[in-house]
Amino acid sequence: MGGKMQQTNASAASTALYDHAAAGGSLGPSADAGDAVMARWLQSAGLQHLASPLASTGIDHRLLPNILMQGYGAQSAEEKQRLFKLMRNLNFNGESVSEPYIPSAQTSAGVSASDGFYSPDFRGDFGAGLLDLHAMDDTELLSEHVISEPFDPSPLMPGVSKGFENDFNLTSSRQQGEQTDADLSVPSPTNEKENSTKENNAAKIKVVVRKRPLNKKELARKEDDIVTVNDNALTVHEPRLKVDLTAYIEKHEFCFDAVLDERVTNDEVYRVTVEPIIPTIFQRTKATCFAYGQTGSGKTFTMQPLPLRAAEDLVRLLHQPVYRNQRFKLWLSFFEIYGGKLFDLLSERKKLCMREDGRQQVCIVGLQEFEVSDVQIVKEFIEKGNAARSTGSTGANEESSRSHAILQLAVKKHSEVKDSRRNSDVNDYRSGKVVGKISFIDLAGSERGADTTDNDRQTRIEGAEINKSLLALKECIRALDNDQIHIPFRGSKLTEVLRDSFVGNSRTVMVSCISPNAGSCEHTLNTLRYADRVKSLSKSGNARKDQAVSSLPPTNKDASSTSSLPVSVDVDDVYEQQEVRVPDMGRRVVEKETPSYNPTVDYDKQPSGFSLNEREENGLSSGIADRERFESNSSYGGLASQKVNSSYTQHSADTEEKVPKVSPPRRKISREEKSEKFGNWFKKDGSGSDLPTAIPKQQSTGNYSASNTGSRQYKPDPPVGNINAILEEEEALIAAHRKEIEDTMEIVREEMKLLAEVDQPGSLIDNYVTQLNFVLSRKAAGLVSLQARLARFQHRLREQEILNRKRVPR
Ligand SMILES: Nc1ncnc2c1ncn2[C@@H]1O[C@H](COP(=O)(O)OP(=O)(O)OP(=O)(O)O)[C@@H](O)[C@H]1O
Repeated sequence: MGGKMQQTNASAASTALYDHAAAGGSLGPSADAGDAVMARWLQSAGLQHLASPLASTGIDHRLLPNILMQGYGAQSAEEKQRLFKLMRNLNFNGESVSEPYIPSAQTSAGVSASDGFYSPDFRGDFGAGLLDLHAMDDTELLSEHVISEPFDPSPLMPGVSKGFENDFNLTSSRQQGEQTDADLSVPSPTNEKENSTKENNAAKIKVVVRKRPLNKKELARKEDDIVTVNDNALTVHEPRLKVDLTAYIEKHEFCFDAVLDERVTNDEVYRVTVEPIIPTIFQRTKATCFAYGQTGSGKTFTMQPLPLRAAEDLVRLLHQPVYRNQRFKLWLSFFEIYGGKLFDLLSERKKLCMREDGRQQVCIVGLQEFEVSDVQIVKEFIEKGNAARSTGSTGANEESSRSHAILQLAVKKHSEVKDSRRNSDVNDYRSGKVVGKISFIDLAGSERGADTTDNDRQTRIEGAEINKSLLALKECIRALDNDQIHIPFRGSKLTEVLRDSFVGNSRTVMVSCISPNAGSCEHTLNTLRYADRVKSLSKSGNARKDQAVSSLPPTNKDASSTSSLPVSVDVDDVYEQQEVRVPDMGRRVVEKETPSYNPTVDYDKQPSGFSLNEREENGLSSGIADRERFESNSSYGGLASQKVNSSYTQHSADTEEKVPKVSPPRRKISREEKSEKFGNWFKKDGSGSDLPTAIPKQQSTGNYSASNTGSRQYKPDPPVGNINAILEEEEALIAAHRKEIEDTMEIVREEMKLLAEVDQPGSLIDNYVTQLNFVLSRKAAGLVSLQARLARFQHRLREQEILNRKRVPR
């Protein structure tokens, strides 16, 4: 294991405190051990920032239960009433405890650096444990030399990176055999296809579909394979019944950037999806690759090998002198989002906090990042993280992921630490500046939102959270591809975490995984509609950028063709050029694909879940409908046609200015829909997972059927946002609890001070009594307020339980 591992983490907090205690606290060895115990307790409660002040007060840890008033508080109704009166007299605002924690100046400034915990060194260490997203100082990232250095294409050429094939290709031996057969029997990809794949690689959003083979159970049940793949297109043959019960097959055709059938290996998946964006990571790109699909469709199977492959290529590039000389290093972190909460998969599932810094950069406090210089160690981390994931059993998958797992590989540039700066910059050195990164997301099953009323509350909340995040993710992709200034990343924890993947120089690859069996038809169609929507957004974005490219001076194109840039160009200029060169490649693809255009395409009969008529009938403005019409149009008949492209070019030229004006109402609609759609978590059937992207308002009041896309019936909507409200209240309750403990600590400090004063000769007992009375009242009021909040929350849970029972007669 030649890998070098370096750790930057929040556990340094405890270490610092233990060190401090070991260095000789005032209470001697037993108190030191107590401090360590307290530090651990506080850390586990997300209150580590309180550790040092507590240590500095010299409070004996054995007193902690008393200090925290365990078993204390208003027990009887009479006591409670008295406390309420007291609160009123004190003019307390019970809501104030719900404020999220913001370290007060008092807590941080009042402690000297010598306390260890708050020393600059330690703080920096802690900071280094953050997902270092705020280190994007453009001018510092890459020297002109680096930018002008052409990438050595060889390490990423297919066939070169075979080294780890045997190690991590999860394909079973059975599949390996199939693959060999496939290699012989399946016609090798045409040049055209290869070209189109390569050139399309630069698209900002790329949508790939992967179909898995029928599994043993499905074969045993003699289920039909209803999905046929033909190059970049696929057809779903949906078994349907007419009203007179005659069986018939309805065909749904889709076309994507790439469609990978059941014979395609994980290796090939990597080549099509991630490999092309690896070099861009060194050019400030934040890439995201995620798998989407129903449970058991192969998301984990698809996603697991990708980071390892990517790490292999990244490490290879990092070893090139140009990057090695600049101290470019690779860092890995792995965490999951489960039930709206973050857990570090490489640190015993330690709960993580997400914070925004002053520059609105998202930081994951306490997330461990490991420097990795060897692929073997990456493999070990991945295995460790996967073993720590939240999984459970579903009907479709015995090892089903119940969370979103996010593995991030970040390339950082580490500055040289000169002796004079060593002290202050040592942590800067450790964390480095993020040059670019790639996030691999294995999403929880997309239909989990439909695992609803038969399940317990926890599972429903899980489902709601998953649905919410998938919708939010789609919203972000939509905004991203429209180049909107506002990206709605606050829609969920998932998108908040991925915030930096949605701004600036980003690339997104979506792998939609589908099951081929007839029993999964509904889910498969849902997945494909979601993917289709994302893809159509991608097309519009690229087409618009083609405009910009066509007006570029030829020198840019020259630069593109050689992949090298003039050394004299300044950094920002370079990136400007890179931004536009990418669509230029896309444009060439468009032209190549001309023959595949089918001019007879009837918009209304397109196999999309969102036919034009539906949209118009359902109240979208004509401007929006026009735009959607274009998007739908460009989504079919190949990647895009010349005709479509040129018509859009014209249309776009005419209406370029109008697009932003059209966008806001469209976004507004989607926001309204979003809250309606969140209600789907109640639904028992597959429709709950449908995640339609443009469900018109009327749908909530009546049945909706998309004749050409499989029938989908909409039930009356449940009360909107119930679950979201509960999740929010839960967060608020936990925040209030933390705040209450902080207040208690503060009060305890005051009490200790009072005790110290009263013991002094000549102290005034009257003062002591008055102040103690005041302090105790505050303590009691804090508890009552928290209890009241807790009672409200319990009430909400009960209410929701009753509501569910009423809604679903068992
Ligand atoms: N392309 C494939 N070839 C062979 N087997 C596959 C393929 N895709 C998936 N499988 C198998 O199908 C099963 C389910 O796959 P996987 O666990 O990846 O599904 P998932 O989409 O991640 O499910 P969940 O959302 O429940 O976590 C696994 O046993 C996996 O090995």
